[in-house]
Amino acid sequence: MNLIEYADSELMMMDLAHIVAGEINRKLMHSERASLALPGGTTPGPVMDALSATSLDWERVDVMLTDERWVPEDDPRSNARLLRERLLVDKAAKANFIPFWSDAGAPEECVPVAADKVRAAMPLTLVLLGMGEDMHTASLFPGAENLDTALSPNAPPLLALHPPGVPEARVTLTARVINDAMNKHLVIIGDAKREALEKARASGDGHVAPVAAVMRDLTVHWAKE
Ligand SMILES: O=C(O)[C@H](O)[C@@H](O)[C@H](O)[C@H](O)COP(=O)(O)O
Repeated sequence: MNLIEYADSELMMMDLAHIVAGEINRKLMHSERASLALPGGTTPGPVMDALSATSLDWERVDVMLTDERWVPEDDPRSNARLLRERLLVDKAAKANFIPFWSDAGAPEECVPVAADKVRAAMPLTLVLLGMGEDMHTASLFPGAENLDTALSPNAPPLLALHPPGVPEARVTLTARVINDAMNKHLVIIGDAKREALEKARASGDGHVAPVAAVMRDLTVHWAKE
């Protein structure tokens, strides 16, 4: 794991967003057919804003989420909504979005169709991850009923989970897909997440600290606040 600290008072969140967007842009531009996975939540918005304005041949870029909340795309909690509002605009509007959510049924019924599209996009060119203070990443949550499957080396590309204490069902890239990516980055903000990251690194056990399962060759971007 490579840790980059943006703790300097001059390097604020926007600088981190532009630096990470620049790194993503550099990795995507050198791939004939590129594929990118971005997280949901509150952290990646500024990175998406910066990335949406970068000049890339976006038509040859497959874009997906690292995980989705199983809610309609007009729901404020939808990660697809976040992506459509913050990334798939401006120059990046031409990207090929691979949605996970579908109104065709339960997540378990819909996952196989999206999983085939993820499989076709592998190995992903770059995965950008977020992390919770409970050391979850994507929707690989501690205590989730089929976390073992999601962490196993022969996991399917995509899996539905019902994590305890999470308001909706989730669909997530599995650890195998994330670790198969050519580039892995994590963006976290604040001291509490920095402590959680160090706790995960010390643990090394993905079943207790799921982010530990994807730490090999991971570049972490940490801003103090
Ligand atoms: O759907 C999600 O919520 C994300 O994909 C999830 O893995 C997120 O990255 C972390 O929960 C951190 O979220 P924040 O950036 O909001 O702290």
